[in-house]
Amino acid sequence: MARKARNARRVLVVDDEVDLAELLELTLIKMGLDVETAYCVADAKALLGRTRYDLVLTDMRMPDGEGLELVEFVQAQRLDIPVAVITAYGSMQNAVNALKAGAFDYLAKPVSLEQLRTLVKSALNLEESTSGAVEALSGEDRPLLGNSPAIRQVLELVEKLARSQAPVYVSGESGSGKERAARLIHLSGTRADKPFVAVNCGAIPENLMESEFFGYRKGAFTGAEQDRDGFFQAATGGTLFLDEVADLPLAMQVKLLRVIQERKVRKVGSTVEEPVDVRLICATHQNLAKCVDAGRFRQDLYYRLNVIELKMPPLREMGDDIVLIARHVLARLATQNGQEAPSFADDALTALRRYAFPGNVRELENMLERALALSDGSQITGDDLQLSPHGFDEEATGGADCPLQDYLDRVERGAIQDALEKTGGNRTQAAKLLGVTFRSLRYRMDRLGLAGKDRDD
Ligand SMILES: Nc1ncnc2c1ncn2[C@@H]1O[C@H](COP(=O)(O)OP(=O)(O)OP(=O)(O)O)[C@@H](O)[C@H]1O
Repeated sequence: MARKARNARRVLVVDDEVDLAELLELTLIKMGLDVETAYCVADAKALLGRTRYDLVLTDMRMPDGEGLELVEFVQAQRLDIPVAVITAYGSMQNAVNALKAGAFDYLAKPVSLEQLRTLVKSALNLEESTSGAVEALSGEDRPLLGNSPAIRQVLELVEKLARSQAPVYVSGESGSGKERAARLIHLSGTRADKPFVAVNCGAIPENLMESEFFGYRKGAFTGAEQDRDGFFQAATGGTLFLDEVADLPLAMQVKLLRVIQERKVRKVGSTVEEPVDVRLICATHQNLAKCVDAGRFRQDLYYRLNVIELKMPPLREMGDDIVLIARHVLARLATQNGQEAPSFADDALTALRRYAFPGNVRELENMLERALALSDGSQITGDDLQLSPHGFDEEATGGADCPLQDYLDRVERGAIQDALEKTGGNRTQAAKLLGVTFRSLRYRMDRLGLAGKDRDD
């Protein structure tokens, strides 16, 4: 076909407004791309069924339906083509809906040709940069360790998120790997070779916030001796990670909302706005929806930032990953100290599995650093871990955050893991040890997310 001969990438433009369709076509052709145009949803679907495209660019409102239908069609048919939608000015609702449905990105009317070119380049870059990227970042290099169903689910969503430009809200307890997840989305996507800028919103004094975020012009205030870029400029082309976003003061929330809507920032002391091309990922260990209810976080901003939520599981729900991560961290710490990694004594492994880890992986890391210092160098014992009794008792049994079922699950999980450890992973023998039938053990393992450990039964 013509596309193969010329080796050009092929874009499908879907728009019933002939003038806009032409403008898009011309811009794309100038970029060296092959372009086909459909003027309604039905024609677009027919073309998608016949030809392989590298990108679909669709208007939202068409005579016979919505551009959103095409986003859904491409998803349902698993066509694996990025779809970008063009929304009416001020219609953020449509943009958010499209992103939630799996659109790659959106452009607001009037379409800025500069933004169009950035979007197209980024979408066409997608194939090379993301296929299997999360898997490729394996072993030591993968920022999120673990094989449990909980972490597998996270990795699957990360892979999907890496293929879109949608804002992501990463939720989860303190120390559960929210920043690591944000980095992984960045590293697996089209922006990987551009900066990842992480900002702790709670650590910036309120009076400096605007200039830190947006930069300033020389003379904007006393001490502003030269122009300076802010976080948004520093993250150009890349990702801006706003950690502890719930700590942003309300006045700053309004400014951030404007930047998201307009995709432009203005430096303090400047009269001109500059376009920004930054993907936003934010996180907080607080419950952001509750902050909205309490009037501390603007609902409209929450809605823009929380287009897609990635929930990080607490370590206590990651089953055998606790031991896997512990071994990995211990090996790293030992290498840093220039020593051989000690092993874990049985009582240490049992304790690690039963502990609730309110501080998640960060707590595990701190605990192991201390244990390494206390240990005899060859083995880490349960005593070396110095686990707080609160991690087993009060937190495990009491309080609305940890209901009885969680506690019972943890005890059950610990007992099963111990039995499997003792029997070298043999489920038939482990069931005998536990005094339950094989079927009952299998059911319990499935329920607790411990499946996939069968070795020899
Ligand atoms: N799945 C994981 N595999 C390996 N290391 C992890 C994992 N999850 C978290 N960590 C480690 O735990 C520590 C805390 O991770 P991170 O800073 O991403 O957590 P966070 O949820 O952003 O914390 P906070 O809420 O305090 O900002 C880091 O040192 C990170 O290396």
